Amino acid sequence: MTAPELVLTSSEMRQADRATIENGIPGIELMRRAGRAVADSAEKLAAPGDRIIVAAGPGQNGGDGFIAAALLFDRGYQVSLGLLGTPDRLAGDAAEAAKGWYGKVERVEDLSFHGADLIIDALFGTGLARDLEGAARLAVERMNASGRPILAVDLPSGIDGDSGAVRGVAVKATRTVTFAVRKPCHLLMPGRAYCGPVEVADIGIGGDTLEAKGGTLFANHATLWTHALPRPGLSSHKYERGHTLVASGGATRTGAARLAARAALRIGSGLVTVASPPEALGVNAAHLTAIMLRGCDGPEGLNTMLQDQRFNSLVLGPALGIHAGTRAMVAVAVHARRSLVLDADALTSFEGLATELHGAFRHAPSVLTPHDGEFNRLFKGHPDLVDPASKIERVRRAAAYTGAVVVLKGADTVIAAPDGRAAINENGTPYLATAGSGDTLCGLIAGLMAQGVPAFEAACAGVWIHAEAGASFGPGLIAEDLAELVPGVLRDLLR
Ligand SMILES: NC(=O)C1=CN([C@@H]2O[C@H](COP(=O)(O)OP(=O)(O)OC[C@H]3O[C@@H](n4cnc5c(N)ncnc54)[C@H](OP(=O)(O)O)[C@@H]3O)[C@@H](O)[C@H]2O)[C@H](O)CC1
Ligand SMILES: [K+]
Repeated sequence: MTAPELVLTSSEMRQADRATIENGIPGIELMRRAGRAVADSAEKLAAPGDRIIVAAGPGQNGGDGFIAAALLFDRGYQVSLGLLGTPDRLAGDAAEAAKGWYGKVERVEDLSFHGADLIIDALFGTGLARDLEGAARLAVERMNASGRPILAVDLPSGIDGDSGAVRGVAVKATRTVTFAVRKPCHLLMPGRAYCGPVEVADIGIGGDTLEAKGGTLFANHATLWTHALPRPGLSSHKYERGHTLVASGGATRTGAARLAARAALRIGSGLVTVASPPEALGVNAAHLTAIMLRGCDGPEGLNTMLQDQRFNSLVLGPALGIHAGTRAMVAVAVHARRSLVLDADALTSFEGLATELHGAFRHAPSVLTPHDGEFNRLFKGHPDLVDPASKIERVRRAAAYTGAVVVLKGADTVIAAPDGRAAINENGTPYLATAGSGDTLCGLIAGLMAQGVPAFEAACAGVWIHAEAGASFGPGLIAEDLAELVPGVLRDLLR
């Protein structure tokens, strides 16, 4: 089976570099391999004899640029190189690499990018430390304005390696070649949109080293959770496949719960019941067939229902209303220690009251699925959770704080567990931004947990399957379609 794809932060990558060097591969050799990978990648974007301009920065990213420039010259390209800063500022491996470039070292300010068939952006990589200003900013602006293809070395200069944020201005790359593994900025927005296709070059940093220095952050692909997906055997009984309970809103707010319920059924929950306020029983009854229906009056009604241990997974939140009654239902669910997915109104009902959720979910598998607005409302007044620039850091901290797996939804949904594991999703589609889409996601996650899938794997699988279903439909997608597309996605996964 293919291993999950590790993603390493800048500091983890530095540690992996250092460990590799200590194990006997000199730093300059790593840089030569990196530079060769850049030259190989450049050849895919350039025709023989083309004019290639390398913009090199003052650190090791620039060093990679020097190596690539020398190799491409040897391979018959017309190569010019411009340096940001003066050659005497180059140090260590970058200074060594510069010695291998026998051409002129121009000032980056003096380069004219318009004449290039290809620009190689080797200004900054993982060492970017602050916003771009002055000559650095101007160089990036001129590269972008040239309209010429740009190959970014490691990452587009101006993008923060860990958060994917634009530090003032950033190179809009045609393609990016990175080393050993992808970094968070290759998956997180807006960084991802600046990279173009990302090529990962093997420069000889071992899998064990990467695992030892990273090991907790992943790209969210099937390799991360396919082992945990339920595969019913011939003798499986519906009662062994779990029973998901979805709480419905009042008479005019029932659709969200039914969307979640249908998704739970489609993902394989053996039984699904909608718990409906008495006044909404009629409207729910008119729309349900395979899904069961029970009257349930507020927190006390929920408490009574949960005396039945067969309800092993719950969805609370979609269209439930923002008020104390919803908070009380959450308290009942937490007390009952069932698998739990909280979304929408169940999260917003705790606006300004996040301290009530401190550690609340550590006793049972629980998943919170806020979008940015809900996340910020929920954790208002907790700058340690809301302020970090990196989305991964915010979600990890929220998971540690609450004891739940947290899914922060968006174009780059991040899923994090209280134990620090995190995954970045990248198969999303803008068509998923449609009414009821989030309700469907809750149902998928709860339906997986009903079948015994652990919370982190259920959340990661739910997010990926939801996105894959949406992408397979494309334009015109509405939430009702999503659950119906799940069987096709599952069929491919379980093949
Ligand atoms: N990952 C690997 O296995 C390998 C990676 N390599 C390459 O090395 C870079 C990282 O190199 P590093 O030297 O740590 O960092 P950078 O080259 O990205 O940048 C550091 C220099 O840039 C200056 N700096 C930082 N921010 C700014 C800014 N906003 N404006 C101007 N100058 C800036 C910084 O100067 P200071 O003043 O902050 O000290 C540094 O001079 C990695 O990305 C790979 O490309 C190796 O080749 C080996 C293998
Ligand atoms: K770069």
